[in-house]
Order: sequence, then structure tokens, then C-alpha cells
Amino acid sequence: MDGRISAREFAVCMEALGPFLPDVPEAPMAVAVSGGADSMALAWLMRRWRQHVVAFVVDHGLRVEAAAEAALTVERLGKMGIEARVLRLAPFPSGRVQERARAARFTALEAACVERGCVDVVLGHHQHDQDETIWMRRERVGAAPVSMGLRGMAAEVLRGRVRVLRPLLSFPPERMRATLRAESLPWVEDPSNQNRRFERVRWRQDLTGGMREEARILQRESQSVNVAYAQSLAVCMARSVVWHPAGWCRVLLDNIGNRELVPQLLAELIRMVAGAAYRPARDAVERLVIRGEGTLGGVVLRRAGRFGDGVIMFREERAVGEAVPAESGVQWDGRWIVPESVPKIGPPEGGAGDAEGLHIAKLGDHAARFDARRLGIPSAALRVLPGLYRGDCLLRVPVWCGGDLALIWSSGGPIT
Ligand SMILES: Nc1ncnc2c1ncn2[C@@H]1O[C@H](COP(=O)(O)OP(=O)(O)OP(=O)(O)O)[C@@H](O)[C@H]1O
Repeated sequence: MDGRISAREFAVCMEALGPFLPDVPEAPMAVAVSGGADSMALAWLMRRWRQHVVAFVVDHGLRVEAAAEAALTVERLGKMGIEARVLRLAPFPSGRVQERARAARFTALEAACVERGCVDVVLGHHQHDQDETIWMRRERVGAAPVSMGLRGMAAEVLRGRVRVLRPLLSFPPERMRATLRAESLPWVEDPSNQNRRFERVRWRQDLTGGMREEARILQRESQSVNVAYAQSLAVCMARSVVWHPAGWCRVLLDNIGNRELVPQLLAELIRMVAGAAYRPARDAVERLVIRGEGTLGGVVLRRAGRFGDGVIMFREERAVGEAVPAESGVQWDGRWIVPESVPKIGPPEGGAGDAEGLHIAKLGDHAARFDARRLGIPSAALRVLPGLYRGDCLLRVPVWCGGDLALIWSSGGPIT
């Protein structure tokens, strides 16, 4: 036994994450490959498991060697019989480099998947990455026993328009290296994986065997707590939340049997309505629940009034993000994505060059032209809907106001 991962073992891991689309050229499975050992082994195993696989290699443009390494990786993937493409990211501002790089990488991967017809993207996170994630999250939430915050990375999660899969979470990295060595397949060593400036690297280097074991016990325990929690939250949402596709919702607080779940549910809804990456802190949500109305995390909560019982939640106008160019794949206000069709529809007169200078921004004062009561939307929620502009001139409005601007709702991961 040389430690390599067999095709059979890998197939078992993948099948646990199914179902999948048929193995056809129009819907390949995407694999995100950095060129390092884990994702190269993953690519190789994916290709054994399935015929139609496409690899995306992201060049963050952060190191001078990155472009050459990405090109080399594409060549190596080609030799494995895998179609591969480099996604080159635009430069991003300095500070919080790893965090920014991860977010930008994911946005690029998602757009590439949609363009190529992939509904699944597979990542090479492994058992040690999972241990480190659990310790990092544990440090953030304090040494509380098993809690929601202690969840590790999910083996399967919906993010935006793709499903992210991590089939290698139960394998230590030595096995990926052994798999590549057994096939004489080369990989790239990224020096930033040794740079102690990064929090993950410090954890990676400092975790003892005992600490890794502890992380795995916590992960197993929290998994069963999380499943039970997700189920009760799902039931509670089905009973109490009415979600409007224009990005606001009504919550019938009296229908929530278990009062303990009220702050949890509101925290999740605030994250969704705001298009934020994280839930607001629990104690802030509890204070909001006591007040019964107010603003938190870029979301307004107030009595439902003409909509009936309960409360309504909508995006706070003051918190809405800047205008963005109306280019395919661009996200506005963390909530809406511009689909390919929008730059094409341009202004009503059409014609070449019309996509230039178009941007997406809130309706704001333009919302006054519409009869919010007749549309069945709170007027404040109408003001924070997107519109297509050239300069100050509003050209197109969303479908909920009788227009034809159809952006895609995309505000982070699902609640359960
Ligand atoms: N530059 C990149 N291009 C494409 N995918 C990437 C890139 N960086 C990371 N990934 C994906 O995210 C996973 C986890 O990233 P992480 O930074 O932990 O990996 P790594 O150590 O850089 O590379 P590897 O996992 O390939 O050894 C990778 O296994 C890979 O699937």
C-alpha cells in the first residue's frame, strides 16, 4: 500500500455527494486547480471518475511567477486529458490579501462555471484544512462547547449559481501526494503556503496531532447538532417567512413555536436581505427582537402594517452599495448579479456601443413614479431595487415595477 487514493475510494466519496448531471460534454464538472498537490491529485481523480471535466486555474496576479505557473498547470492538466483555462483576476487593493483573493477567486470561478455550463465545482480542501478551519472558527467564537459556529467546511454547499463540492475532506494531504507520486505527476509548490504572515499557515504549522484529533471530534459532534438545527430552522421558516422575489420578506413571528429560534432566524434573514457574508451578532439581534423594530446589519425591520400581521424586513437604503457597471457577472449591493442579457438589452433604442456607460444603481427617488401599494411592495423596498441607468437617466426598471430588467438574486449561501 503506497497511500494513494484509489479510483474506487474516490468514486465512493463523489457518489455520496450526488446526484449529478449525466456525463455529457455540454455539462462538464468543474474542478478548481491551483496547481498544488491537492488540487492536481483531485483533477486526476476526477478525470478517472468522469470523462467530461473542465479545470479552472485562477491567476490572482499576486506573485510574478503566478502566470507562468498557471500556464504550466494548464499544460499538465492537458496531458491528463483535461480541458483547462486560466482565469486571470483584475488587481485588487492591498490589505486582507488572502480574504480578498478568496472572494475574487470564487466570483471568477462561479462566472466561468456558468459560462461553461457547469453546475458543480469541486475543490481540493482536505482533512488538515478542515482541522485548521475548525480551530480558527473555535478561536473566533470562544471555547464554547459544540455550537453552530464550530461547523467546519461543508462537503457540499450551494454558493450563488453553483454547487461547491469538497470530496477530499476525509483524506490527509499525504495521500494526495502519494497519488501523484504513484503516477509520476508533478505539481507546483506555492511559497505563500509557508508564510506565517497568514493565519491559516500559522495554524497549519502549529497544530499538534492531539489538536487535530480534537478538531475531528468537534466536527463529528457539531455535525449532528447542526443537522437538527437546520431541520428546525427550515420548518420554522416554512411556517413563518414569506419571501418576496424583490428581495424583502414578511415574518410571522407568532408562528415560530420555539422562541429560542427567533433571533437565529432573524439573523439569517438579515444576512440574506442585506447580501452580507456574515450574520449579525446574536446579542444585537436579541436587542432588535426586544425593540420590535429598528435597523441592523443594513436591514430595516418594522411592523408589517398594510401587509398584515408580523414584521417586514427590507434593505436599508443608507446601506446600499455604490453603482456598478452593467457588465455581465458583476454583482450590485451584494444582492443582485447582472446576467449576460442586461448589457445587450441596453437602452430602448438599441444599437452598437449602447452598452457603454450603463450602470446599475438603486431606484431611489425614481421609485416615486410607481404605485407601491398596487405593486404590493413596501415603498422603502421599492427604493432599494436596482435600475439600469446611463448617467442620471433611468433606462430600465425591474420586472416587479412592470419593466424588463431581470437581475439574478444572489445574496450568499442558503440559510439551511
Ligand atoms: N489559484 C487557484 N486556482 C484555482 N483553484 C484554487 C486556487 N487556489 C485554491 N484553489 C482551490 O481551493 C482549494 C483550497 O485552496 P488552498 O489555498 O487551501 O489550496 P492550496 O494549498 O493553494 O492548493 P492545493 O489545494 O491545490 O494544494 C484548492 O484545493 C483548489 O481546489
